[in-house]
Amino acid sequence: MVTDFPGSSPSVNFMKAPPGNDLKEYNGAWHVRINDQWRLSFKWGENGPYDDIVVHTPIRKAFQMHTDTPAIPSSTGPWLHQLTLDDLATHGWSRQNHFLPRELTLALAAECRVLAAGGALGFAAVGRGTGQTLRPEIRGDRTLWLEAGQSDACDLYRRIMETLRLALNRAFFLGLDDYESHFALYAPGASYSRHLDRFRDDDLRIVSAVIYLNPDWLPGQGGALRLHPPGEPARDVVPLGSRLVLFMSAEMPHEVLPATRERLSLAGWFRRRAP
Ligand SMILES: O=C(O)CCC(=O)C(=O)O
Ligand SMILES: [Fe+2]
Repeated sequence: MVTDFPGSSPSVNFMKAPPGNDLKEYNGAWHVRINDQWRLSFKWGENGPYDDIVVHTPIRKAFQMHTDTPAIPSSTGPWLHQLTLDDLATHGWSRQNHFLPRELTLALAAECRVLAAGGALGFAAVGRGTGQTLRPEIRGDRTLWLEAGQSDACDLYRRIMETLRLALNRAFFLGLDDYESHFALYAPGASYSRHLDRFRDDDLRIVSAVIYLNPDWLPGQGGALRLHPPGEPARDVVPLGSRLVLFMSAEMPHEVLPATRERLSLAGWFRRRAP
């Protein structure tokens, strides 16, 4: 596993491996080799890469994880606690801290930031089909759907979510058939108004899963996920890095409150098979 992430700030060190990345620091910026033709140049601060980021595609190589064979999580390991499943069954939602290893959270956050800086994330629309519109006052995040093979970090995340899918099916016979997910970046002040994750014309989404990629979030910085469990008081969940929140997509109204700083997450949905 990666061990070179001292302290609470993300470190650029994970990009040292594999050696082909050829990570170098000069002229006040970091540089990695992407292939024979292109390099990626960026600055690195407390929260990861920033500023003057020149992204030449493909950027996949920059995000290869620091392991030859990323750990394959065991569904009986620390990845999912029985308590998390019990809470989901009893309350319709659950929260688990440290769901992702810290180094994976940092790698995913760095990837999300670089992709955003390169313009790969787009404003998310509200509505369905031809009725889709951009309404930043309702939904202000920028997103990018994940694809298989995008990076080692994303692939490991997808494998972890696959173990979660199997665990949910084993526990609740939900018939969950696949998982779709996207990076989401909320700029300071951006929010997502109260909504359900299930659409009137598409009831395939069964369980929503959000994982936060903000290693050092403080409650005073806002950005909570506010859940509105029916018949109960609202519950705020701070978007702290590596934390998993699960809830039943059709039954849990929720909203994202504005934050004073950038807020990163991976939002996803376990879906049943289309009839
Ligand atoms: O980021 C969150 O906390 C929730 C995001 C959300 O509700 C969504 O993308 O549908
Ligand atoms: Fe949602």
